[in-house]
Amino acid sequence: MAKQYDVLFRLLLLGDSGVGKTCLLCRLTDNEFLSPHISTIGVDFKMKTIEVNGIKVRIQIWDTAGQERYQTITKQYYRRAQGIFLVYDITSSLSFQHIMKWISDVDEYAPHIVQKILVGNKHDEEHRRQVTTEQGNKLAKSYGMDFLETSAFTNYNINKAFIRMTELVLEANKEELDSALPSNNDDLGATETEQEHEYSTCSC
Ligand SMILES: Nc1nc2c(ncn2[C@@H]2O[C@H](COP(=O)(O)OP(=O)(O)OP(=O)(O)O)[C@@H](O)[C@H]2O)c(=O)[nH]1
Repeated sequence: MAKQYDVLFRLLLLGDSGVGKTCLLCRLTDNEFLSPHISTIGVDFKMKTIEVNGIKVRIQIWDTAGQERYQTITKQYYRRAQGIFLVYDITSSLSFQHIMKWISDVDEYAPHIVQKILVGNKHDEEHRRQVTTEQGNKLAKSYGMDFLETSAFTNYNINKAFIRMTELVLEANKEELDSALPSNNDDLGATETEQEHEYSTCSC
């Protein structure tokens, strides 16, 4: 079967329970917003293909459970990620304070080359805001990360966040990609068969 993409990247969504990781993912892949909070159990994932700089990138996005009791499972996924979104809720200063803990976990378990973006979700809830945009900017800057505020509810900045992450991952892996594209795309990412394999390994 002809390949529908040039390269496969694995991205991860991390952050406290309830910050909106699942909703960000559902908005990106299905353009849907889920109102009730149904906590993710372990790890779930969805796929999406986007084109950036003429390269068709298939992104496999892992949505992790924010709850403490799943941390042993979710940490096993860090090492295979090329990009990680650190998500907090702008209406929860606690979720923002916990970003530091998420960053230290990433530093411990993810590859050194992993790209990180700080995301302040629930931008539509301005009247309940506890974390200013300035605070988000400052924290991201201190860790050398990009920063975006998003809303899964209004679809604000969701595509932008994923496109930016894809650009960062492409840039970080430029040397490897330059040698493989465009002459031999089959060496990149997963084949269709391998893609099926990815589906079957993410069932926890
Ligand atoms: N107003 C508003 N509510 C949101 C937004 N994103 C998510 N929510 C709500 O926040 C709650 C939690 O969203 P989830 O996406 O389930 O949160 P999560 O981070 O995946 O939570 P865990 O799976 O427990 O880690 C739900 O009630 C959502 O409807 C947003 O952008 N704006």
